[in-house]
Order: sequence, then C-alpha cells, then structure tokens
Amino acid sequence: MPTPAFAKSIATVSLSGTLPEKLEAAATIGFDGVEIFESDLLTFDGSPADVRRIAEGLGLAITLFQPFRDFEAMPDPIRARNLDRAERKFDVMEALGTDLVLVCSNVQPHAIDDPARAAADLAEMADRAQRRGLRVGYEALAWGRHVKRWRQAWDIVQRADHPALGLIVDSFHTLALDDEFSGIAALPGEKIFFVQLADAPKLSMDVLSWSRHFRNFPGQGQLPVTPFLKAVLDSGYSGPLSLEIFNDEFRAAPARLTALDGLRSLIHAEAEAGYGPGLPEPPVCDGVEFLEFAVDDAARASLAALLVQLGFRHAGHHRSKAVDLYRRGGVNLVLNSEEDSAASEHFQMHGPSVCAMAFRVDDAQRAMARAEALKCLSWRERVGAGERRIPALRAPDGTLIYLVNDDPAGDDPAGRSIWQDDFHMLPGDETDNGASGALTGIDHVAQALPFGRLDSFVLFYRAVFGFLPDSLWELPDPYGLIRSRALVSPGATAGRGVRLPLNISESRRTATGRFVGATAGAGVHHIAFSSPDIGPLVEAGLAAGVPFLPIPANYYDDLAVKHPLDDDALAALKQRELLYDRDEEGEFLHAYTDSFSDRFFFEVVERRGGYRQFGAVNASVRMAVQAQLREDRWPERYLD
Ligand SMILES: O=C(O)c1ccc(O)c(O)c1
Ligand SMILES: [Mg+2]
Repeated sequence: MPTPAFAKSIATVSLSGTLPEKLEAAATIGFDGVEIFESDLLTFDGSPADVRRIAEGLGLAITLFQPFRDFEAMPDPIRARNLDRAERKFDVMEALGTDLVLVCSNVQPHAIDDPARAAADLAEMADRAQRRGLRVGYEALAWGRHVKRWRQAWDIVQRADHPALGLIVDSFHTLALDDEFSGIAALPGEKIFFVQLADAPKLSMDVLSWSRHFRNFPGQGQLPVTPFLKAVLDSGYSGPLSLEIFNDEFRAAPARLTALDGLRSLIHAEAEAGYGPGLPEPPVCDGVEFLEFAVDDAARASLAALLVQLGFRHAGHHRSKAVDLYRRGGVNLVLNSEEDSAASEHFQMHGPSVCAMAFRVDDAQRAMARAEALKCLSWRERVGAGERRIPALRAPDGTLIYLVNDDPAGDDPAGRSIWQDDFHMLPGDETDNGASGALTGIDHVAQALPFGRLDSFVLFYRAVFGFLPDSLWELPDPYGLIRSRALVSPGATAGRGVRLPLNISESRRTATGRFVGATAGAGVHHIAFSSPDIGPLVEAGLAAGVPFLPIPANYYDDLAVKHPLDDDALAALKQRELLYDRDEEGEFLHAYTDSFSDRFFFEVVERRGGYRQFGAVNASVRMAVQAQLREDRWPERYLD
C-alpha cells in the first residue's frame, strides 16, 4: 500500500563544510530537514537564532538537536548539574526552533547501573522540557556504559512514563551489535520520537571506532537497514527518516554529492521497506548492448586498428554524425568523434575513453522513471531527423548510460533496432568469424573510480538498477593495494546480464590510481568480451598481432599446485598464455591485452559451469605484467 512520503532529514555531521554550507547542500538536494549536530553549532560563528533564520530561508526544518551526553543515572552532585546543563540546551533549542533533543546513553564509568534511576532522571528532564513545549528522545549507544540496546532504552522510557519522553532508534547501534530488531514493530509508534539510519561495511573492530569512521548510507554497506526500517515503520512511526553518518570520506567529499547520495538512499530504503509512494520496479538487464568510446580522428584510427586485430569489423556508419559501429558477434563498440556532443565533452576532459554504456532492459521507459524518482539526471542528445532518441541517464561521474529495450518493438512500432534506424549498415558476415571463435557479448565492464567514490557508485547501481553487490576484494598491485567490488544484475549467467567490477585505490601509483590520474577519472578501464571457447580466439588474435599479455612461467608452475589440472590442460593454457581460476561452481579462462595508449584494455573470458567471479586471484599477475611492459617501453619513448 503506498503511503505519503516520509519527511527526509540528514544530520549535519554527515556532510562536509561549514554549517551554512551543510544546510545549503541539504536544502538544494531536496531534504526536508536537518539534525543539528552540536559540534557544528559550537564551531559556527553566529547565534542559534542565525542558524534558525538560515534554515528557514532554505525551507529546512530543524528536526533534532543532538547529542546531549552522559546525563542519566549519575551520582549527586553531578545529577543536579546535569539538569542545569539540560536547561541551557533547552535555551539553545528554543533559539534554533526545534522541539526535540537526543539524549544518548551514558558512557561514563561512574554512571549508576540502575534503570529506575535512569528513568527518574529522564522523567525529570522530560518534565522540564514539557514546560517549555520541548521533547526528549533517548537513544542507546552500542557502547553505552550500561544501556547498549534499544530494549534497555525502551524499558527506561516505559518506566519513566512521561509524555515528553520517547525512544530514538538508530539502525547502526542495533545492527552493529547484531541485536534483534523485529520487536520494534510492536512498539507504539508515537513513542518512537525519531529514527536515525546508517549502514556500514562489516568490519571486525571495536564498535565505537566502527561507528565514528565507517558508517555509510543505507544500501552502501552490508547491514540489514531496510528490514530494520520496515520494523520501525510497522510500529506506526510517522516522524522523519534521518541519516546520521560518521565517515571520514564523507567529511572530505563535496557536500552536495554526499547529500544527493543520501537522499537517493533514503528514497530507496523507504520504498524497499514497502512504504512511501513506491518506485517503478528496477529494470531486468539482459546485457550490455554497446559501449561508446569518445575519440578524435587519431584515436579513432588506432583504436579501430586494434579492434580489427581483435576480429571486429566496421559494421556501420551513423546517418548524420561522425560515429562508427564496430561489431563482432554479440559485441557492439561505437567510436564517436562527433563535435559538440556528449562524447566530445568527455573526450575534452578525459581523452580517448568510454563515454557511454548501453544496457539492454525489459522496459526503458520504466527504468528511466525509476532513475528520475531516485534523483538521477537524464540526458537528451541532439538527434537528426528520423533518428531514434535513446533514453539516457548520467552515472555519478557523468558517464552516460543508455537504455535500450531488448525487444526492439518496445522502442519502435516497426520493430527496427537502434542500429537499423540510425546507421548505414555495411554488408558483412553477421554470424561472426565462424562459430568457434565467436564473441557472444560483453561479460563485464570494469571501472576505476577516484578514491572515496566507491560507495556512491555502489548505491547508484544497487538502487537504480537493482544490481547486487559482490563481496569486497583486495588486489595487490606492485605499487599498492586496489579494492574491488562488483555489481551484478540479478540472475546474470555466462553470456547474459551486466557485471560491473568497480575498483578504487588510495595509491596513485597502482593501475587504478594511475588510470584515475592519467584520465582525470574517465571511468571504464577494461572491457571483457565473453566467448564460449577462447583458446582458438586468443590463438587467432596472437597471429593477428593482438598484444595479449605474456604470462610468467612461474604462474603455471603455481597453477599446477593449486588446481587439479592434468598436464595437457596445463600445457594448453601455458601455450596460449591463458589465465585460469576455478571455484566450486565452475572454471574461468581469460586473457588480457596490453593497454591501449596506456589507458584502457580488453579482456576475453570463458566461463565454464556456474563460475561467477572475475578471476581476481589473477589480477596481480596482470598488473605486474602490465607494469613491466610499461617499464620496457620507457627507452622507446625517450628515443622517439
Ligand atoms: O558517536 C557518538 O557519540 C554518537 C552520538 C550521537 C548519536 O546519535 C550517535 O548515534 C552516536
Ligand atoms: Mg544516533
């Protein structure tokens, strides 16, 4: 049942900048309110009344003032002093124009372990608040001295039995302790005064450090935030949904980018929990219909030459633009050198690079509607008379994602494909170069992201497309560590679906770091084609001069130890310099090319059985060989 949207709020601590910058970012992106985190107020050079005026001017409600620490169950005379402290914070709240303060459970060693005492103190504070038209919410910190769980906090709130005292729940504290949360659904909704939402990657460390540095937005981490939210909303809670994220990268990132991710995550979480106006279903993604490269004339010529070596043929020329189609089997690559286009904009900023991806989906219009509801920007390219406008949206880095209906009749009443509509197709063999060496499609598209941007992309693909995040991999490069996480369309099988490994690296000398630096964050750094039988394909490629990476003999010695391969199988791999992996579900054979102009590169892969990974164990071999080849090229460059 759709319900009205819940108000969306974000704690100022989640965003970078000064307090006015944080408020401005939250308002511009479309939040309804903000929690004012006390330290943001203390470091602001203005009065609480100024903050109220700024927020009002921006149309933002102040949903909460927090935190008020170490209040309850203290021995005298601290108890009396704490009540005075509370009165002074009430003054601040009145000036701010907010009626709710968050009291987090006491962490002091001398706090008394007595729920009755805590209840009496909170009742007294609530009584004083009520006299001024204010309210108090009590939150269990996962590392509180005595109160760590929401049930303990709820027990204290019940004992206090005061109308101006309620419970505040925070997904992080509950989920970090792996605490039971379904019981929240049975609470009276009006006694939950506020809900804070945060996700986090699963890490084994003390919960305080985990909370203060590694929280992220719902959908970016690994905690069951959506079921938690559903339990809260099932209680009848009707206040705002508020994000409270302590994260070192968020503190450094541009506030508006963070705020946009935050709002997207809340809209998504609300819908996933079965509340709010709902979202159109995510698209069923069948595969990558094409990739588009931004090139100039020189890069077009050299990239086309490499593609021809790889067995592609020039299959079409755009009717009105400097755009060429290269095709082999089920793989379409578009080389775009049209001036005044999104591609040329991409080329100016990043050099030769992938500027667009097209996903084949069951319903492009529905997918666009979902993307727009999740605050994605759509893109309208200039089109010539009679040409098709393909719906497109911007990924978080500005790369375009086109959406093509997998049934052409969904786009075009005559059932013509986008290629027939917009291209002069050149005659040629559509069945690929014989069956054995066929390329069936694009297996995966790997992207290198600027450090700190991984969470943003994970959320984007998860929320907009319903892709599922794989586990996090750490790949050792000769010059530092690369972290990798793949997003995969549900139900992807060999030759079907969309797989997007996303890589980041703190080091600027790793393959990922160098790519991000050298291309100003162009995105796609390798493209893998799938084949049912890559042996002959790689052999033919080598004969045609494709620069497949030479693999060190040591690799094959080790392979023989790791996997039960017979001598013939091993020799066959070694002879073609194929990399190999296997898991319980199947086998994976693959080969990489050297990089094109020191930028992106290609891979061919063969999946056998149900293997679903990407050969991450072999990534370090690839990176070492590519680094060595780069090194070997130095003298040539100096001599040129
Ligand atoms: O880390 C903290 O101290 C802290 C403070 C206030 C909160 O609401 C919270 O969840 C954590
Ligand atoms: Mg909290």
